[in-house]
Amino acid sequence: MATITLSALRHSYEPDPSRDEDWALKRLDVAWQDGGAYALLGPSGCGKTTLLNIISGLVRPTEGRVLFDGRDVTDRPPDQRHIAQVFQFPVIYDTMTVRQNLAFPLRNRGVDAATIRDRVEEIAAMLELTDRLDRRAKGLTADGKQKISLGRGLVRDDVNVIMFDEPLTVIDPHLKWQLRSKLKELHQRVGRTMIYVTHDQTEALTFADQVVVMNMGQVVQVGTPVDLFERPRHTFVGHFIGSPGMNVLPCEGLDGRHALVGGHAVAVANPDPGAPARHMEVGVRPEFVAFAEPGEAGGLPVAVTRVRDAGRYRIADTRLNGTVPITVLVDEDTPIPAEDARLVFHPDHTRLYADGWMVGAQPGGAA
Ligand SMILES: Nc1ncnc2c1ncn2[C@@H]1O[C@H](COP(=O)(O)OP(=O)(O)OP(=O)(O)O)[C@@H](O)[C@H]1O
Repeated sequence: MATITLSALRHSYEPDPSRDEDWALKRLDVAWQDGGAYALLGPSGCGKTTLLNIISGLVRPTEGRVLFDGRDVTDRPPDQRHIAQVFQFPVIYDTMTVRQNLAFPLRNRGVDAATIRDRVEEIAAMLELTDRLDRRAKGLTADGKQKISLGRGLVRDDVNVIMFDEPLTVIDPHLKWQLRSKLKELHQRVGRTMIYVTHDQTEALTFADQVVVMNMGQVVQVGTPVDLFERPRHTFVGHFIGSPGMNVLPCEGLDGRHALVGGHAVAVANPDPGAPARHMEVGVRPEFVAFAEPGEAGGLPVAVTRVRDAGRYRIADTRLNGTVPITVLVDEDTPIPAEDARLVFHPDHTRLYADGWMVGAQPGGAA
């Protein structure tokens, strides 16, 4: 196990990067603690694989250093970094039994037969593979094969980090949640440093204690699932995490502690505009928007355009001034006004964003 530090990292696939967009990975500084569960989350092309390959040693960063427990491994090849990887497609030996597959990494390292037997049986029990140990791996379903890939990382005791690259891609949807919970449980049992790469927020938020959200080569926030939900540092995080995502509303200016949205004053938790910004917005999650009670003063007048049933709650789509969409989450028992609807925002969860960044937050920093 190891603490992984990425220091002043930047990477470009261009021979002579000069423009901002030449960098597949923009400047990154993070320290991942020994034994932590981390996720790299972001849309396709945001740089997740590039970052994973830099950690595993397949790609050498254009700038910066990779440190394992303070030791500089930037110039070390993958086989000297002691990393176990679980890819989208299970990497196993089909003709071997499950037992032989799990034993393989230990046999390669010259571990004695009794230790191999004990270790393989221990890991098989954790993965619920004991009853299949002497079957050929070929006959297993995709989730069984993926467990073998994972088990081959877990049997080794020289592994610094286990990295998962979209590991549930080929798993049947109804088995995904089972394997997802299994991974979380395994992390808690073995306490290894694990990094999980995905574009799926549910997978990232279920697995990780800390999620690194990336967009266009940049880390936009590092935080716990609660941080990302309650204090999105960038409008991208607000959009990308949550279902439906955060409302991002154009802001015309400030009036004391209030932001002006569609000509109406809205209380925000962070009214200081800081440095002058080209583009101001107000962000509020649908969970923190409500319809004003009939006698309640104020609120933004809206028209309700659609109501969708989402099980335990409903999602109401509304429009302010006929143009600005605002989504509201409404409990099953709360009435939705048919006319004269007005919206009130929870002031502690309504924030000002300047050029995409939450006012008062440093770009990319930990929450
Ligand atoms: N070998 C390469 N040569 C040139 N450009 C590359 C190479 N690999 C990736 N890129 C570019 O770097 C950027 C980041 O790609 P990367 O594969 O790291 O993203 P990703 O988030 O893993 O995407 P996906 O989820 O689709 O795999 C993209 O613009 C991509 O086109």
